Amino acid sequence: MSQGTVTDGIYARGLRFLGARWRVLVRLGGWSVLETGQTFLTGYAPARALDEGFLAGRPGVGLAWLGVAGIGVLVGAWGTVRVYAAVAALVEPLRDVLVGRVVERGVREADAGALSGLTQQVEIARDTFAGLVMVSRSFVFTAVGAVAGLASLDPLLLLVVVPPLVAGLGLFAATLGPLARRQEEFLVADEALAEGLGRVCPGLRDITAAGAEDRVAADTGRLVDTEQRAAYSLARWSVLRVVSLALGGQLPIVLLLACAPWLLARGVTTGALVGALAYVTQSLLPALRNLVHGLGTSGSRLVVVLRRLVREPAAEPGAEQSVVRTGSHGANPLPGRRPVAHDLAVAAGAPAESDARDDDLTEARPADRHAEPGHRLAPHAGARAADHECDSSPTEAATAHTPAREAPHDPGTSPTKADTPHSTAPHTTDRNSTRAAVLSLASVSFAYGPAATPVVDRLDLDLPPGAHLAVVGPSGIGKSTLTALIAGLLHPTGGRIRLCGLPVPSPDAAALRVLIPQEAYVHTGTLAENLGHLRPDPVPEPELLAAAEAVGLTPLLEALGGSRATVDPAALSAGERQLVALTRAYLSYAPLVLLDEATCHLDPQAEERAERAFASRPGTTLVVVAHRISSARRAGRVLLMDGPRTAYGTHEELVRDSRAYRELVGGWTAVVPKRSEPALSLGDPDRVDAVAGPGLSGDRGHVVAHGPVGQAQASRDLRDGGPLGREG
Ligand SMILES: Nc1ncnc2c1ncn2[C@@H]1O[C@H](COP(=O)(O)OP(=O)(O)OP(=O)(O)O)[C@@H](O)[C@H]1O
Repeated sequence: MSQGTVTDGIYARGLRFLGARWRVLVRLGGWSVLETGQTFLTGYAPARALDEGFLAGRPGVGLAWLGVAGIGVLVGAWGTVRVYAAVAALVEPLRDVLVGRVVERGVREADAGALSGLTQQVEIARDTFAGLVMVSRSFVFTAVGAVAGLASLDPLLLLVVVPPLVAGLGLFAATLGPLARRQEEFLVADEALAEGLGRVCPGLRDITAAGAEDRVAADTGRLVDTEQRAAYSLARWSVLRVVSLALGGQLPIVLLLACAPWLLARGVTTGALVGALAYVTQSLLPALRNLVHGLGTSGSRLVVVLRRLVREPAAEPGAEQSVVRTGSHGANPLPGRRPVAHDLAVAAGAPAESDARDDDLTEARPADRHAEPGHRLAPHAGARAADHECDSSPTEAATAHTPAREAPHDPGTSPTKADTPHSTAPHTTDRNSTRAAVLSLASVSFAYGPAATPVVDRLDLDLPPGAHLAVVGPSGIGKSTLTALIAGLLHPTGGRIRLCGLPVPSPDAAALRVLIPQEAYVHTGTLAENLGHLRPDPVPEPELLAAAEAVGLTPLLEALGGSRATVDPAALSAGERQLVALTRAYLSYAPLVLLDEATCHLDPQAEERAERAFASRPGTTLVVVAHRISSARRAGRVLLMDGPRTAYGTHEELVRDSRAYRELVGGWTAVVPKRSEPALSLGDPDRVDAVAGPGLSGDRGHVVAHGPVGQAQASRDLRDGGPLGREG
């Protein structure tokens, strides 16, 4: 059902509603006559007081007419009281009808959130309707009273007052439709922004933890821009409303004054002139002002609210795009909408907590919860198996993974793509792989602006389940950009990315990966809360301890006093924060783990331990932006990003075949005596680290560490210029 059809339906129902209450309307009209009867006296009594009283030398008569005007005010006040009662008799039934519909819908859909939100909308509709009745009724009766008064004083006065009044009303009527549309656009944009902020604010932790700030800021910025455009458009049309008010209410005053000599010359008395001015300034102008402001704003708001209240949920799915402000951020007044936490979790890369509540995951969750540490089911195992291609049952996951050291060539060893000086599109597919790729990039390009040089240019990449990829390259070449693309935080400008067969970016794909950026995020709270942040279910203590042990967090955990100890993020060193973030990612259910220099503050041993933990994590495909040669050597595959010299292969293959890679590892050609020597001649990691070049530096100042606390001390000492030596 289109929006226009719904609106037409509202008008038709509105007329039926009023038709059924014609007696109330007649009563309302009667009391309105009494209320606005004083309008007639507003001008007529002063005119007579002047002409027949004060100017005729009979002040008693003048005072008597003024007394009549005073009585008119009292009678009018009584009429106003009765008018309110009649308006209530009209408005309350509307409220009852709407409440009935809302309760019926709330019960039918068993949605308490929707019920409370819609009940609030009913109150808005009731108040707005009452205001509209008052304003429009008041204008009609005031205008009739004033025109009748002008005619009785002198018909010539009508010639001066009525034409601009009609012109102003005409202009106002012409702007009513467009204004209502703009008003509605503004309301919808305002509510969308409110809902967006309501969704973002409670999830700031998640957003920061997942490094999704830029994307969330961009999305929110779009909402702000939309509201700003709607506000400007509304403001432009509102100017016409002011013009119509000036035309219909203020121009008659000017004309009466300017035409005074002409009117007096044609027999209009001084009193009649004063009476005419009283009609315009005391009655017509205020009534017109109320009409213009009241009908222009409240009318469109009423239509918007009514449309939402009367629509059939299933009949108008498109209406779900229109959000309703409920006053409580996060409430979900519209049936059929996902709870707001869902989008947030997705934006943050968390395993979509609300998916579990919304979808069919409730069946799978107990299995997840009771899984043994080290044998965790991958996310959505079973429950979402049909949704994506990641077959991540524990058995498959275990066999899929091949730790790099034990089996340097992962399943599906790729052919080396050595330096490709004439191609910017290396094919990095594991052609020997017989299994479906977990991660697949097909001709992916990305540039930060329409005229900017692409940071990623037609890149192909297929990773089988359990693969461990190191991404290396000079600083600023695009490694973080690539991980952001894979994480779905950036949209490719060309090509396509799929994760477990799901398109990236997409909410479902976002639930299958976790990205740990360089700056690890730790929030105030217990260590357990920090570690379980990406888990939709409580993490059992044994699993938590096993994860801490695997990643290398145990010393910090013990130093803090266990998982229930409160963490002060500012008191942790950068390396300790990284260990917390890594353990958090380890505990998540994401089958794809992206570490973007997430271990840069760890010493080589701690880094190795953490990376091996992820490499051994069942069902895990690991992508590491490496900043040490040792990290690249551990990975089964290496992607060298270097613009036109981008290459892909094992570490050994790249060392053998890629000049750019050798340059990157720092003066490699000078170190390796013969090309035919096996790659193991690289020797121990420290030796290579010592000669590592930019982008693969193993020498970033974090050189002393025996666990996180020691590393923290070393980092501080280094910052303070302390005399720390290098230890193996
Ligand atoms: N938001 C952005 N807007 C415009 N350009 C950007 C933006 N982010 C990154 N860039 C540019 O894109 C290029 C790639 O940056 P990226 O951070 O991906 O490189 P990197 O290889 O991860 O670098 P590093 O190793 O120093 O972290 C750089 O030239 C950088 O200046």
